[in-house]
Amino acid sequence: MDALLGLLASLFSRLDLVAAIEIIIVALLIYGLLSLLQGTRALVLMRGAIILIVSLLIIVNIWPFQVLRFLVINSLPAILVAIPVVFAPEIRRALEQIGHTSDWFNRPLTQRTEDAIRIMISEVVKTCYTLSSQQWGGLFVIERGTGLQDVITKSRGILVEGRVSEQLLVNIFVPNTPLHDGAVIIRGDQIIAAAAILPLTDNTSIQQHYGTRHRAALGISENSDAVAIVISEETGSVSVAVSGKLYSNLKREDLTDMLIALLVATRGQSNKRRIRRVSTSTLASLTHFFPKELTGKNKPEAAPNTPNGSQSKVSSKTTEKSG
Ligand SMILES: Nc1ncnc2c1ncn2[C@@H]1O[C@H](COP(=O)(O)OP(=O)(O)OP(=O)(O)O)[C@@H](O)[C@H]1O
Repeated sequence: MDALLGLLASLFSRLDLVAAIEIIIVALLIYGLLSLLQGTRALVLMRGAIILIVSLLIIVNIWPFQVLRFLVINSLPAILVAIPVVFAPEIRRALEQIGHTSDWFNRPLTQRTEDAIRIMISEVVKTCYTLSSQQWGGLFVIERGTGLQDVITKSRGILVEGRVSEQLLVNIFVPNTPLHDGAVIIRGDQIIAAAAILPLTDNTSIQQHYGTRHRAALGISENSDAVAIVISEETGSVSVAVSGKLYSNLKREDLTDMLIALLVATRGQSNKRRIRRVSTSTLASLTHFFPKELTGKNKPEAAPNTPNGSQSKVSSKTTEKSG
């Protein structure tokens, strides 16, 4: 005990202003990193890696396992090299968050732009349920902070450049027409491209019955801060993928509320707090918009309270855990 107190006293005696500032910076960096990783697969991976490394370090310090000790000590630098590879999507998203590449969603929200976004949301929502009633598949990606030009260019998507309207969107997804395969990309209130091929998620924990359309929606939401909306050809269900999570079987009102929360409400905040994408904590505070989460952290099956105090209906089907 005395030794511990002595150690603490010597530590505090060495604490000057520079060290205090450094401690605050390091704490902020760790806090920022954990906030970015919150609710993502990377956090689970990081937790697993920390548990493994700490357990091994404890074992080699307690018992005289020479070979194991050699392996553990020498593999630590290799882990540092592996971090950028394992966490590539998260690092990319963090850097994009700092860079904020898109113009449209970075501008302060004027009344005119807000009205335009609300009209775009209303047209997209109408389209989703028209496609759903016909059981025509559809995939929309709404760009936010991260520019999606490289996705369009790489996949040779067809440039459209037309104002978002239900008629135009439905027309694109009429089965067996030239543009119906792939995704429509929306920037602001404009359709900028159709038939874009998106990166597929490599998340192996999503339900087996989800095919490439849903995997593509998840993929783009993992690689950017875009919001992807999928209409299933098989079931007519409408789902949203955002920040690597898929929310399925959305009703019309849920979808509208969710899109307003993601595209309008957070921009309102961004004027004050310079937040340009929905952070995981914001998503958590919006759980009443998200009836059924299929990937990511398992949500309790109990219906969460809605803002007006009533209970929102939660599908009784099981939710699927991420790895
Ligand atoms: N990488 C991709 N990017 C964009 N769209 C894609 C991609 N891969 C597949 N698609 C679209 O998904 C369609 C195939 O859907 P598939 O049946 O595999 O998916 P699903 O998730 O089961 O959806 P559904 O419930 O509509 O059948 C393709 O015809 C194409 O339009």
